[in-house]
Amino acid sequence: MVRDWTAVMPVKRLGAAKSRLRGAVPAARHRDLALAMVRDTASAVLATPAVAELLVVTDDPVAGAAVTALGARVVPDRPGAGLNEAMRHGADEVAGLGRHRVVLAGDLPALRPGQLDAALAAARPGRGFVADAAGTGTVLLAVGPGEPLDPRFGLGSAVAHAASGARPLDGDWPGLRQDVDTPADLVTVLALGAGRHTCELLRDLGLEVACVSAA
Ligand SMILES: Nc1nc2c(ncn2[C@@H]2O[C@H](COP(=O)(O)OP(=O)(O)OP(=O)(O)O)[C@@H](O)[C@H]2O)c(=O)[nH]1
Ligand SMILES: C=C(OP(=O)(O)O)C(=O)O
Repeated sequence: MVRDWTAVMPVKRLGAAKSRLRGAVPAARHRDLALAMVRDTASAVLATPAVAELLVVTDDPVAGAAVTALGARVVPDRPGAGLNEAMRHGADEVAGLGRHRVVLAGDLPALRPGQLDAALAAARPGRGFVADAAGTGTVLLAVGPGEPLDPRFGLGSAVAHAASGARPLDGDWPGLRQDVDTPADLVTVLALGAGRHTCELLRDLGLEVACVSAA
């Protein structure tokens, strides 16, 4: 297996992150939950055989320190103009390496390395995306070396990415597709199984959840 992908993951400041998820856990643990999901997503990405490097775009010092400890590199959230700009910035930062690049959300606590590896294999050649479990959003956008990322994340992004010429990637990747935006998404993750950090936090709150290892 050749490690010829660079992954880019944007992470919002934890205090502002996951606003639609508020109420799923007690308010005092909301940040911890957002951070646990970031850690689990980063761990799974770093354990993916095809991934050579993970770049995290964030201004959050706690999230930055956590992913650095896992082996990721951190750059500031520039130009500070939202998700797509943060993704573009991260992708531009690593463009010179000449590798394939993938940007993905930091709220995928059920992500398994094998699923990401399979999606990356399906993504080449060219520009492709993986729709979220609902089919309307996007969890991942991948491009070949030198290709513009042209990210169109946001409401209805699956249609927007397809309309921009990106190829929808088909595959049975439930952990990859399951982003956690709402309390209902978190309930789905209880059944799918979460990575260690999210799992420990949810168990600490008395919830029954399967724990899956990142490897
Ligand atoms: N660096 C950076 N990351 C962002 C920004 N907006 C969203 N993200 C990240 O992008 C990924 C997907 O974003 P969303 O699902 O919309 O997350 P969110 O904005 O925290 O959630 P809501 O507040 O519920 O909209 C998550 O990893 C977020 O942390 C941003 O402006 N800058
Ligand atoms: C950013 C997206 O959506 P959400 O905020 O719902 O994860 C998206 O799916 O492009």
